[in-house]
Amino acid sequence: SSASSSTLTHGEEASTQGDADGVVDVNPPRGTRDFPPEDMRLRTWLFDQFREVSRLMAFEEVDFPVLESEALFIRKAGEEITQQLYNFEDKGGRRVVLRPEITPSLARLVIKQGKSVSLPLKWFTIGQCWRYERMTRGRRREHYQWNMDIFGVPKVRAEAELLQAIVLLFQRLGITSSDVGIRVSSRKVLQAVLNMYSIPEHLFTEVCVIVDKLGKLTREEIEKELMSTGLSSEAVQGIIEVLSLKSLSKLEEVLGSDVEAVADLKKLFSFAEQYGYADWICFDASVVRGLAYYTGIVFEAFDREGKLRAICGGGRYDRLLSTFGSEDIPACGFGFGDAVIVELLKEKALLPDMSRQIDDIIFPLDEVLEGPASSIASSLRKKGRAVDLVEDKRLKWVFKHAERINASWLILVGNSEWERGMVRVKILSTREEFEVKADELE
Ligand SMILES: Nc1ccc(Br)nc1
Repeated sequence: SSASSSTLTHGEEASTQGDADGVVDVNPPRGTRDFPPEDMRLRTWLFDQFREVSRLMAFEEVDFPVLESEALFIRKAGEEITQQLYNFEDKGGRRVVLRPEITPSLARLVIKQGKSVSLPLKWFTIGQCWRYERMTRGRRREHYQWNMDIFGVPKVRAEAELLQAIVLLFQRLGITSSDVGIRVSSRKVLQAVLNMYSIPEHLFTEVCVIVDKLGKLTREEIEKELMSTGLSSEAVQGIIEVLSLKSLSKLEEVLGSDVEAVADLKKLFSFAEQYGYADWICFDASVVRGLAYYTGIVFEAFDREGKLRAICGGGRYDRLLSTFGSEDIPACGFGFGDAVIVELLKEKALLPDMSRQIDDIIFPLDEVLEGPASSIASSLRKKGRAVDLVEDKRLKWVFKHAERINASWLILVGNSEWERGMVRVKILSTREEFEVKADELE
């Protein structure tokens, strides 16, 4: 645990300024992770899947600073995300944050690009996001999120595209609709209910943030929080009753067919049939998501065994830009974290083989052959082969190393062979061994 400082490996003295007893804490800051090679190979594999799905969906990659102005995240709806800002004042007296999410940065760039971007635009990014949470809960303070966002498409086509991206990703990882489902609803359901009880518009966002805790808080706690906003007991019961609906036809009975929420959802579920991912999604009125700025369809993916937190989530946010003082542009998107998905892959024994893979190991058998070994390594690398040049090791170690990194060839440069311009090549998979002219290796 990072609470206790660990001694350096191999008993070496701490090389940097250590604490009182001279030992530096070699753990990363609380709530953060290192990615040693094997973990980094898994992360790179996952991010490559994110990138490949983004390519298939014809999205363009964008990127932003992890550091953003605090002003981008000051919202009054009491969301957890804005109450855990990793915020500070920089040396210039500016209020800044390590971003807790990516959507506001996307919105900022769209505003900055102004008329120079043609709509619709479809952008994706994979970026680290932060939260400062009291470590009492021992949760992580950083994770990486894949974000896919579409600006300029007011109809549910955008949500249908985003849902296909999510399903494609799961399918690429070997996850099926028996493992994972995607709950879909719309904030317009809640909007319709608040209208039924003539609840003032300004309470909408606050009520959304409260009912997002359905499933995390008890019904009584939710009722108490809703009452504290001034809602009548009748309105509270009405909200909870409608948000417990899991059938679109029941919702239509309660709200009527002419309500926008019903029309949007019926259209989306019809699209789902055409895309071929209908068995992945289900209507669940309790889905509101915890971000204040959602205005329409919202969705979240969950593991059907119910062991994990939401795998990803997103929704429509048609009025975010005007909160930054700009003209609104209809938008929707999702965030997909790098942690829960890996827990799910472990649960389903779907983690890919992450062992190293190198093409060749080159080993000069004598110090005087280090030069020739260099030119062989160089010419193979120029031909695109991954080459590990090894020296100052016993041959026994070299064979073990070749196995460890799954090398295809072991190329031994020895004096007697080199005098004839030859090297010895051992094919590690078949144990066959050949003498090969050094300049014919490839
Ligand atoms: N928003 C956010 C940031 C960092 C982590 Br870990 N989880 C959620």
